[in-house]
Amino acid sequence: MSKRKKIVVKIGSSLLANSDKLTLRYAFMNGLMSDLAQLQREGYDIILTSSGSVALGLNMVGKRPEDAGILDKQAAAACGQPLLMNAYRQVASEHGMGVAQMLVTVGDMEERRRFLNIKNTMLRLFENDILPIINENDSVATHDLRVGDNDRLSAKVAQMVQADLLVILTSVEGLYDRDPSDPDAKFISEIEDVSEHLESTTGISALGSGGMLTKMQAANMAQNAGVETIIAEGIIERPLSSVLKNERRYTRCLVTGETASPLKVWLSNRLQVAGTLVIPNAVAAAVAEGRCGISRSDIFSIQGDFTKGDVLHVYDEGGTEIARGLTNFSSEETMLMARNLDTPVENVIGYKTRSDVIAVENILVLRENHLPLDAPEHDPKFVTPV
Ligand SMILES: Nc1ncnc2c1ncn2[C@@H]1O[C@H](COP(=O)(O)OP(=O)(O)O)[C@@H](O)[C@H]1O
Ligand SMILES: N[C@@H](CCC(=O)OP(=O)(O)O)C(=O)O
Repeated sequence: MSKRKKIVVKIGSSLLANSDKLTLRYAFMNGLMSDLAQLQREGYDIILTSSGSVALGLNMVGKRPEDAGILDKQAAAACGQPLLMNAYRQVASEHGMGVAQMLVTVGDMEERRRFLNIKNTMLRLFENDILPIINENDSVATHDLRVGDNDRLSAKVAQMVQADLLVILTSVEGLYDRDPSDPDAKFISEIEDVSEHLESTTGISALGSGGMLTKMQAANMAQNAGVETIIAEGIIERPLSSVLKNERRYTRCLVTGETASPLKVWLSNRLQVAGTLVIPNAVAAAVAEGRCGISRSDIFSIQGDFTKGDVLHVYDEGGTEIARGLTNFSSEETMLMARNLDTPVENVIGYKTRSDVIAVENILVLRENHLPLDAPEHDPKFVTPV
């Protein structure tokens, strides 16, 4: 793999579109492309995760940001994405740089083969000094299958290419201890544990979708992948190199702890839940220490329709997510096996196989600094098996 430094840069909607007219902020795009082209010449491989398709497409569907519903936004994204890419292509070519578009959904990032394919495409683009510009494919992604914000999407991209740095450029200088519209808000220049800052991150700009909350979640995902995150203001002159050269203030989210293997990082940063298992606290403690996998007799309840090879989220009885792992069985098979503990597995499911539902080597124990998903809701289809 190339020794060039890899940087993933995320650009928020408010940097690319005027909030009143919903038209392109050409000066920002020009400053950005000039800076990236120079950094590319200096030896950086850069990936851009760019928002802006919805904001730039709203005029075409006759809507304002505050009254657009999800279908309006999906239609606006379909209109705005070609406008956005056309602008990037023209401006980048003025600075001698080629660009490529990659539109992805959460399913693309979380299905292992598609994930690896996206990564290989990006690495091939780097070989030709082409700037990959990524956005979520908003007009095809359904509510359940959306990342929903480009902050977390950019963290997934950073994890995918094992980036050296993730830089999130936005409308404020970085994280404050409360909404920066409060005159007493204090700037925070360095963070280790993002969970300490979740309470202070409500409020979004007129065009933004996730606010600081999804930036904190993204920083946490990047931390788990061993990637440092910088949150900085998207200024017009040298928006990225001024950060890399430490010329202005920003918020730095440090990497703490050891980085897991790429497969385990991929497991830890999933947003899509195929299914969940709830296990007794005693077993959960053993799983958390890496002492065992999960067998059919360990299951309190099963939720979701999953198939062999899907990633399951494992909760203890108190609703704390303790681990994730690849299941050896479908939800129907797991249910049958758990309901018929006295019958050999092969007689229950009709073929001979190992009986671990999740093998110990396919389990990722979630570290304390991981931001968990919410506890699963009760699913009437799959209840306690015994
Ligand atoms: N604690 C905080 N620190 C910094 N910004 C905050 C905080 N809480 C809320 N915000 C708001 O988050 C906004 C940035 O998020 P967002 O609007 O989603 O931007 P983007 O479009 O760049 O993703 C800022 O406009 C800011 O007002
Ligand atoms: N995919 C959407 C962007 C969603 C999003 O994360 O927006 P933002 O919070 O402005 O970065 C778009 O292109 O408009």
